[in-house]
Amino acid sequence: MGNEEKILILRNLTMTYGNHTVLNGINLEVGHGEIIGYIGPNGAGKSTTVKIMLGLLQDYKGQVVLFGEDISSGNPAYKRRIGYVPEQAEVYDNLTAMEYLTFTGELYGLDRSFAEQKAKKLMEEFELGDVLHSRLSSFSKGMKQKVLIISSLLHNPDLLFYDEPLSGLDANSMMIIREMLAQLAAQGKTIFYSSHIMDIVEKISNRIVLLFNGSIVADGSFEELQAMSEKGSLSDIFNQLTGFTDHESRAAKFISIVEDGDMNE
Ligand SMILES: Nc1ncnc2c1ncn2[C@@H]1O[C@H](COP(=O)(O)OP(=O)(O)OP(=O)(O)O)[C@@H](O)[C@H]1O
Repeated sequence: MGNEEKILILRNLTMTYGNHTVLNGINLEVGHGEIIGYIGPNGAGKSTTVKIMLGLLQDYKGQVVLFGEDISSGNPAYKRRIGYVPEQAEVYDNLTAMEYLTFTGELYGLDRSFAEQKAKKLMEEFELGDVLHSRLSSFSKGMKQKVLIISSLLHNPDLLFYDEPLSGLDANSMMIIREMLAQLAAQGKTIFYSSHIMDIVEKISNRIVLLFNGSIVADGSFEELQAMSEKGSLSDIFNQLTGFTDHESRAAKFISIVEDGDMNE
């Protein structure tokens, strides 16, 4: 692999679906140990950016360099250094947790018995040791989410792409994952964390990147973002930078339509 000073570089990344330009010249450089909170309104293009970096979408313009190598070179080796938790997970419900984890472990190039041992230990750490051999169809949302998080880490990747990773997790489990991500970053792993839960992004990220109308409109630490807007929570900053100030009138209008022609009146 080439120069790895920067784990991830996007140069003028542009993506168009039909005549809809979703990403309009994204430039980003991310180094070792950074936790990037990648935020933006619904439909801003966050998942599109991640899918491009995972090699799932090819017809983008611009350059994507991961671990010092342009991903368009056709060498898939970089994928083994990536862990991914998708927003909408297609877990194979008919498989047991162990079958699913050894299957994904082998996809990442792990030896089967090594993957099994690691999966068992990690499941036990999540208090899921008793259901290791149960089908995923019997798992709750949070239990499935834990299996996905384990599957993203089995091969000890250097770069993690997490899309709403904490969805469905209880408060205790969230604290464990938050702490785990902080410790992984301290070891030099890079985490690209996309979520709509602003108070968690605020706490977890050491750098926040806000995508709006196809462009990066803010890029810095939480304190730096506070300095460029009126002080407040990340949620307040998000509203300011995306020009959103009318939530009360929008909610009132929504309710007036709901109540419109109410049969009980
Ligand atoms: N396969 C596709 N074909 C056409 N348009 C698409 C396709 N995938 C995504 N889009 C469009 O691209 C835009 C960005 O979608 P994307 O899923 O990247 O947004 P997002 O920021 O991840 O949104 P959310 O916060 O709602 O998850 C949206 O307008 C979406 O409709």
